[in-house]
Amino acid sequence: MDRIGVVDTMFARYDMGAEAVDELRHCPGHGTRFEILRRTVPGFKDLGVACKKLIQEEGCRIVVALGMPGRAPIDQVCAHEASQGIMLAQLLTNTHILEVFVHETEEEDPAKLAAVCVDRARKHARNAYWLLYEPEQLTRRAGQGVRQGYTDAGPLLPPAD
Ligand SMILES: Cc1nc2c(=O)[nH]c(=O)nc-2n(C[C@H](O)[C@H](O)[C@H](O)CO)c1C
Repeated sequence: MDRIGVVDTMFARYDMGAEAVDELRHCPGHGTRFEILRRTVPGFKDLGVACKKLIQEEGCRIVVALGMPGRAPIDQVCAHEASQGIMLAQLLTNTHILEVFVHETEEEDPAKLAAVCVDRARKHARNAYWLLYEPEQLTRRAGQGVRQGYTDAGPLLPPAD
């Protein structure tokens, strides 16, 4: 059975890992075609190695990595470092790791930020499933201004008749 990884952090102020797991549970083939492995680490700079371990030691075919950069300038610097680590883990393992970061500075209202967390986590969990099993779902959306966390921006031009 294939394995899809979900890694999240204690630092985040919303349980994005649970949202990603629940979304994957509702994808066709959960429990028969694929199973979900979930890990939680202290913060987003620990995501890279956790994802690489899931891929190389547990055989995950794709991983969703969820984190939250805090408000302080140092948090934004660390977010860049964390992203570099995740990109390196992808290249070293030749395996997709979808980075799902929700920055605390994206919304002032906690309820609105929580909604961004849910939307972005679920949409990227679905993207991970599609990348593995239904890649045509992404191709058909190419250039359509698809967004996670907020409503789609849509294409620049209206569709040609
Ligand atoms: C400054 C800082 N900011 C964040 C953050 O905004 N979000 C986050 O998830 N983690 C942060 N951390 C902690 C690191 O990611 C990591 O957990 C520790 O350095 C231990 O490896 C640190 C150290």
